Amino acid sequence: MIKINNLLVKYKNLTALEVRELEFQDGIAYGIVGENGAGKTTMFKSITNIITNYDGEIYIDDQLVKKQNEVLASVGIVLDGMSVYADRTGWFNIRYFAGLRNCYDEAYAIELAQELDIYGVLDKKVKTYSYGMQKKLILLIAILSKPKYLILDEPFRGLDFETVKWFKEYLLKLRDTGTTLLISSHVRNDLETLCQKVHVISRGRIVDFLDLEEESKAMIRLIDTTNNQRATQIMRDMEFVFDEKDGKIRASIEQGNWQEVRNAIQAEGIEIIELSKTSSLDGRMN
Ligand SMILES: Nc1ncnc2c1ncn2[C@@H]1O[C@H](COP(=O)(O)OP(=O)(O)OP(=O)(O)O)[C@@H](O)[C@H]1O
Repeated sequence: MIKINNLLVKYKNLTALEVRELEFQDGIAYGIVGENGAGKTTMFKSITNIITNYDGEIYIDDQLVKKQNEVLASVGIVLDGMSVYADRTGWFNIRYFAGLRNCYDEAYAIELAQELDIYGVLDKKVKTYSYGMQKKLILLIAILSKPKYLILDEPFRGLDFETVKWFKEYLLKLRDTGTTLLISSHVRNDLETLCQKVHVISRGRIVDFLDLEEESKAMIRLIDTTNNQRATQIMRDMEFVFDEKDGKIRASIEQGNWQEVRNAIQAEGIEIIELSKTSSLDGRMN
């Protein structure tokens, strides 16, 4: 578990982050959202000792990060704009950073490089890589150690569609096998796909907490069909609660039950012309 107590991070006179109490439980994927400059990166840097001149305490697995920094061997981090040795090859960087963590596994590095489609360039100097290729290399280095905690600051920015897809699936696998994920993103879909819980930061303070997992169990849907009168009758017969808004049906139907409702509606030749979910992330993304 990662635990933050009375954290205060300042850059000269600017209070960048002030968090009284915050915990990240093991095996959960957390989203961190907030406007530009809210303090997300500052929080990630503090957790990983990139910033150390702060007040307060940060514990990882009950170890005080500032004092027992060896606990950071269990943390992988990818910050947007992070760099590696540009004058050296991809392979040099992989071996160097994995060596620092004592986790070099060549077969796994090759497997990941092939999945990320950068295997062919690993013998070239990093300065010849595109932005996306450099980011993939940094990702590879972060996940090579199979960290217990993986911290990702805007991980998908600058990656192509196929890589984002692969990476999201990979993260879901990690999540399901117990890795704790902390992901900052400005893209709502990224958070909804990956995260179970979301902390909202604004001007350096945690201002909200959303439990997306709980919410998806009681997802509010806006539905419009070619025959709303009959569709609502079907839903009433199935004992679902609904009301009507702007001529559309608004119902709370769990993901697991939605297929059944859809089938019953479509079985009568009624078409669903609009279906949208409303989420508490609405209006909170920047
Ligand atoms: N090295 C620095 N020196 C001075 N001020 C800084 C420094 N790094 C960040 N800040 C300031 O601290 C505040 C928090 O910045 P931070 O990078 O943590 O925000 P963020 O939420 O990650 O933003 P973004 O979404 O733009 O990445 C901002 O006001 C920023 O200008």
